[in-house]
Amino acid sequence: MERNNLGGIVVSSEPVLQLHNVTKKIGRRVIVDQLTFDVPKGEVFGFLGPNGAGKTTTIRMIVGLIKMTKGEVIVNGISIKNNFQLAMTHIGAIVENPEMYKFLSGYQNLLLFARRHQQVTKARIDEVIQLVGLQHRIHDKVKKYSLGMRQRLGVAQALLHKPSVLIFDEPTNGLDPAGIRELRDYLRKLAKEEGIAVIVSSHLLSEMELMCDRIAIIQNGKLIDIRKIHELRQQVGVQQVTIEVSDAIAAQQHVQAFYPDLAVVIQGNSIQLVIDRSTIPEVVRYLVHQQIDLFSIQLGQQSLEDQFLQLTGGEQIV
Ligand SMILES: Nc1ncnc2c1ncn2[C@@H]1O[C@H](COP(=O)(O)OP(=O)(O)OP(=O)(O)O)[C@@H](O)[C@H]1O
Repeated sequence: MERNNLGGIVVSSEPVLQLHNVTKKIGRRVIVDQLTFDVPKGEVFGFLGPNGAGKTTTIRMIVGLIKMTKGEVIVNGISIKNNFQLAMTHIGAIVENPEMYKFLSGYQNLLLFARRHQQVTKARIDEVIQLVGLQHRIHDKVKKYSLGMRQRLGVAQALLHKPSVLIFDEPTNGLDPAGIRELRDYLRKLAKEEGIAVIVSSHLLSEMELMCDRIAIIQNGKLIDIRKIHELRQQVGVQQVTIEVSDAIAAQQHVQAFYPDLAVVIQGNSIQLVIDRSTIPEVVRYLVHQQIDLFSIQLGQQSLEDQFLQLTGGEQIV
C-alpha cells in the first residue's frame, strides 16, 4: 500500500470512496455535473461551494437518498448501483438531522439505534462514546444536551457499525465557535486514529481550511478544483507589498514604467503591489535609484480566501 504524508498526517492513498462522472439532472436542469474524485482512507475531505452549488445533492446521491442520473459511486470497491446494501455498510452519514428521542438518554438512543445493526456489541457502543468524548454525559437525557453534544451523539450513531467513510453535511451549522473547534478536533482524530475517510461539506472556507486535508471546490454543480491545504499554503509565494515612500505618485509612475503589467495602487503615502517575494529587492533598488525615499515596507500574503475567490471567479465563499 502506497502511503503519503499530508501536512504531518499519514494517509493511505487507497481510495475508499470514488465518484466517477456523478451527474444529477432534475427536469432539464443539471444540478450536479460529472463529478469525479477519490477520497483515501484517513483523509478529511472538504466539499466547498457557495449555497446552491450542489453539495447536498451530491451527498444525498452518495448515501442513496436520491438516485444518480448518470455516473458511479464506489465504496471500498463496491458499486452502490450493483450492491447498495453492502456498500452502505461501509458508510456512516449525518445528512439530515439524526433521528433522536429527546426523552431518552444518549445511551438509550445508541442502544435503540444499535438494534438496527446485527453486529453492534455493547463494547462497540462504549467505544464510540469514548471516541466522541460523551462518556461523562451519556446517561443524561438528550433534551439536556447542547447542539454540539447532539451532534456528537449523531456521529456516535453513524460510527456504530464501523464504517470506513463518514459523511457529514454542513457539520458546523448552528454551532458556536467552541463547538466548531471541538467538532473539528474529533473529526480529525477519527480520520487520524481510526483511519476513517471523513467527508464534510461547507460554504465556509475558514472552517474547511482548519479541518480538511484536501478541499474540492464545487460551483454550479461542477468540480472547479481539488487542492491539498498544505500545498495551497506553500503555493502562496506571491505577496502583497506596501511601500511607504516620499512621493507616492512619482513612485507609482516609476514602478509602472518599469513593470508595465503590474497593478500599482496608491494608498495614502504608500504604493501597494502584488509581486513574487524574489522581486522585492529589485523594486526597492529601482525606487532608490529614482531618488524616491523609502520609509517602510510591509508584507501581506495573498490569503487562501483570495485564491478561492480567484478560482470561483469572485463568487462569494465566506
Ligand atoms: N428536488 C429538487 N428540485 C429542483 N431543484 C433542486 C432540487 N434539489 C435541489 N435543487 C437545486 O439544486 C441546486 C443545488 O442544491 P444543493 O442543495 O445540492 O446545494 P448546496 O451546495 O448543498 O447548497 P447549500 O449550501 O445551500 O445547502 C440548487 O439550486 C437547488 O435549488
